Amino acid sequence: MFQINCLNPIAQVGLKNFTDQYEITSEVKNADGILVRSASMHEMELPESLLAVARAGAGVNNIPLDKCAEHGVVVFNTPGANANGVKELVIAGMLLAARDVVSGIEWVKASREDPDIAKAAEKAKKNFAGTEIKGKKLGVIGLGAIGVKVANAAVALDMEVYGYDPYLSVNAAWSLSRAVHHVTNVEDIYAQCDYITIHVPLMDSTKGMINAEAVGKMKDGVILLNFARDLLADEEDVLEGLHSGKIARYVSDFPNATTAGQKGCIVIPHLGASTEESEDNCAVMAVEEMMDYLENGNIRNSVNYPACDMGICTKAGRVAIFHKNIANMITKFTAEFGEKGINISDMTNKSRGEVAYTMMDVEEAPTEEIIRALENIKGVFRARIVKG
Ligand SMILES: NC(=O)C1=CN([C@@H]2O[C@H](COP(=O)(O)OP(=O)(O)OC[C@H]3O[C@@H](n4cnc5c(N)ncnc54)[C@H](O)[C@@H]3O)[C@@H](O)[C@H]2O)C=CC1
Ligand SMILES: O=C(O)CCC(=O)C(=O)O
Repeated sequence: MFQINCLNPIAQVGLKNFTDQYEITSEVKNADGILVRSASMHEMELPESLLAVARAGAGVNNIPLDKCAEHGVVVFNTPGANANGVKELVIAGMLLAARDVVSGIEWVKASREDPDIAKAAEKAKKNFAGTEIKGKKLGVIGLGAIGVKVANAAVALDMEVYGYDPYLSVNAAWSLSRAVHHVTNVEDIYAQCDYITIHVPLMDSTKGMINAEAVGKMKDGVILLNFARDLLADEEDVLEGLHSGKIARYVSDFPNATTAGQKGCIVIPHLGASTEESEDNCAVMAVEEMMDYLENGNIRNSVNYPACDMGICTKAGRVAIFHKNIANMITKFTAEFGEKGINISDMTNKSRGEVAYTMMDVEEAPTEEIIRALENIKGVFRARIVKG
């Protein structure tokens, strides 16, 4: 029986796919798998029992990826599963920033006792007027699952769209409208665009990328949208930009003490992926990934281990080994089985940066003794009996 702990509420449509081999537990202590959305795991003590973490979502900055890798804990995310939800809110964000819809709604609320509200509205509305997005230039930084959808939707709304992504995947390139202008220097986006939206993951290399220098290069009156992570922007610099008039509006999906309630900031309580559809898609994908890994050792959509698929094991046993990506490891693994006269019938070895993953199907059920021997090999983080 596998124990699964949910650190955040996960949609039932996903959880109900767990078979009777699984139990949802309220305790993290003996969990084999953790399902998580935005809860931070950085300060968490990982239980010895933990084999996998599945993030029902895209961003994994709330999970200690390297620490997990060193413990042989596979971390998954659900690429693209919530991208449409975010895309729709980004478009809404642009529209909210283009006209002063938020202040207009607040005015109506404040005037609700006025019996002549309809007449008063006709006078007041000039204060909330704005511009249309048609014909405006939108810069999309990061053309992954979300960025591509935002760019294509903006093209459909007659915006002139510029896209920047130095690591653009082939899939993304295929999905992107041909009307999107391909930009190879982000500064061209800063210099030309009326709206700039950022869709990159939060990493050391992207943290604070929207800073005073970047803002200084933007057009006067630019509208900045951040539905990726607040730390991608130095928000004190963004506030400076708002005060000086360089930035007309900052639309963010991440409330914090710096931006909440500030003039010019439209801050949404992290609702990008909070749709029934996105939550369902993420939960279904996260549960599938978790089950295939726990039952078969297969790795799909991991963010800290390589992809690996050996299907369902039809032999007596299957062993998975997490190790450093260094020379001679396979020789040492096969020697352990050879010494015990166990035949290896199938084997895969995949690497990703400094770590590697080896799976072996064997013709005798593997014992705890062999697992201990494998774990004693220098460079091995963990060995696991998947079947046996
Ligand atoms: N507001 C919300 O509820 C949500 C927010 N997010 C955030 O949005 C981010 C992006 O999500 P997805 O599009 O699904 O991820 P993705 O992984 O499909 O796309 C990210 C793209 O950013 C590109 N990239 C990386 N570094 C870059 C750089 N320095 N400059 C330009 N491009 C760069 C990558 O090549 C990739 O194409 C997530 O990492 C997460 O932080 C994601 C889902 C929901
Ligand atoms: O689970 C959520 O609501 C957060 C979604 C998100 O930020 C992500 O997928 O990166």
